[in-house]
Amino acid sequence: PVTLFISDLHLDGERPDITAQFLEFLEREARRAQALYILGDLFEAWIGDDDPDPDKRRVIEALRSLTQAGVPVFFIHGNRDFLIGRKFAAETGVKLLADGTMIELHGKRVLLMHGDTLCIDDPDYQRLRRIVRNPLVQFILRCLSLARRQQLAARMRAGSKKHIESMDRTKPQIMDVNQDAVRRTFETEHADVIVHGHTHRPAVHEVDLGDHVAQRIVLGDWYEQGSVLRWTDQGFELAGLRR
Ligand SMILES: O=C(CCCCNC(=O)Nc1ccc(S(=O)(=O)N2CCN(c3cc(Cl)cc(C(F)(F)F)c3)CC2)cc1)NO
Ligand SMILES: [Mn+2]
Repeated sequence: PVTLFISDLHLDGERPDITAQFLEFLEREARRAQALYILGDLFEAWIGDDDPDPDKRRVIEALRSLTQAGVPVFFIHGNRDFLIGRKFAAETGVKLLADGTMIELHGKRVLLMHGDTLCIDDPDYQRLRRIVRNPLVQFILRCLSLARRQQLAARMRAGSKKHIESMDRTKPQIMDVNQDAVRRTFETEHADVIVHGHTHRPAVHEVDLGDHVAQRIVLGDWYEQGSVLRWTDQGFELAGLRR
């Protein structure tokens, strides 16, 4: 039996081929899995569970069909789809997990995160995150009309594009995790493995903690092709999915 992990699909109406690839993944490989974990940024944008966007509706239908077929699906919020809420969970049967959820997998303590909280070298982003994760701010936003939220989303997406483009190209590491934050997380959580996405730099990193070596697995984005972490009792593999 295999447990599957994906993240950073950034599903968007502008890239229908990736949505098609994801729907096929749900129909085929995911149907045979023991569980599917989606570690954030499933969608490029999410302005409320009441969004009638037909692409989002199709994805919701496909997720519900998978959970109804008996495959448990878990979701951790990303920095894009952090407004996914109870209605989405009810409509899809997907279970929402907190960022930093520990699971036991084949005898290992595996910590699941989106990964943006490890990027502490980007103060602007951490400030934005504190604001939009504030329940009061989210409540106020939810009171706005859908049209108003769509307007805000367009502005925020433009803003974050500028933010990323303004990133000094000579300091790409700012868009990556901070190694001290990674070590501190391993130690405080006593994790054997951390699995996260967000940085779009798929890899398996050995992290030397002094008395033992831990592993940090970074999931790949789905911009060019799908990417999935497959974990069985024989071990794990991080693989690309052919188009
Ligand atoms: O990698 C890095 C940095 C990575 C880039 C970080 N940027 C990034 O994620 N941007 C971003 C994320 C989501 C969207 S959105 O379209 O889905 N949508 C916009 C409006 N949203 C909102 C919610 C709330 Cl509660 C409150 C407001 C308010 F009031 F502020 F307007 C707006 C809901 C979400 C648009 C852009 N660092 O390391
Ligand atoms: Mn992300």
